[in-house]
Amino acid sequence: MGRINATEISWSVKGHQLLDNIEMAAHDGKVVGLLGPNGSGKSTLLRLLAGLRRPDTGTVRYDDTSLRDLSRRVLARRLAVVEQDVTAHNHVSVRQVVELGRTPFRGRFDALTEHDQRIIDAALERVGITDKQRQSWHTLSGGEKQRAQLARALAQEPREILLDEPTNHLDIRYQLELLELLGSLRVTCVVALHDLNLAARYCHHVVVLDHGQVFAAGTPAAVLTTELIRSVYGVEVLVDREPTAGTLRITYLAATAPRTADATAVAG
Ligand SMILES: Nc1ncnc2c1ncn2[C@@H]1O[C@H](COP(=O)(O)OP(=O)(O)OP(=O)(O)O)[C@@H](O)[C@H]1O
Repeated sequence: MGRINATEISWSVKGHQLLDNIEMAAHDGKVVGLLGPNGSGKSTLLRLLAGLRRPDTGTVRYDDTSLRDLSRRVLARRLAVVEQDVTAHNHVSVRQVVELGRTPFRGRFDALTEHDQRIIDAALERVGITDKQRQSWHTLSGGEKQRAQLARALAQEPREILLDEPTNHLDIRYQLELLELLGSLRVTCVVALHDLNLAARYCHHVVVLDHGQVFAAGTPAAVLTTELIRSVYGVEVLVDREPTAGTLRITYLAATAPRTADATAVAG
């Protein structure tokens, strides 16, 4: 179970500051939810955490090592990334996509070992697509592709996983299963989510971004208040507890005001 630490992260493009002095941490196999309206900077922050962009200022650390000192291959042996846009894989089977998860552990021309195959079998099984593994990637539904991407991530046997809206194509059952799975993995997860009820129920900790800044961070119960949701999302809500399980419940009542975030959005 790894530890991700981001300190004083700022990033701008074409003179527009998209992330401003971000501080966040994820550790001990906990699920950290990255929340915030469209354009608030969630995907941008995930890309910086993944080392796909270099921050202008600040440092991302995995355990005690700065991302700058980790080669791509060494990072790929511990960090899995599940991106929002499902990657196009042409002329390959679902299993071959999941096999990609073993790439960081293999020499360029090495065949998959029995150990690799067992890990791939387990990953396919875990996301419920074993029966689809021989199918061509492009024939999968959106949700099946998303689950296959998660299987690829699991095949990496990561210590940390970054996921960008992993539930957006999933039906309700798979949304719940995916978040339950993340919580059970003993892998530190940072997951960008739009559904505040899923965040309330499954995240140990949430970080709310607004206009590229951390607006609030803490437990879902401490952060997801009517006041915060009104000021960040411009939505009037009722927050209470579901009577049987006692989980935090957010009922959306009405949009109150147009979001001002759009005014700061940067084209292109
Ligand atoms: N390379 C770039 N050039 C210009 N603007 C960018 C670039 N990357 C991101 N942006 C802008 O930065 C802002 C944050 O984008 P980002 O995708 O991180 O938001 P998000 O919180 O993930 O949004 P969503 O919920 O819609 O997925 C947006 O306004 C976006 O248009």
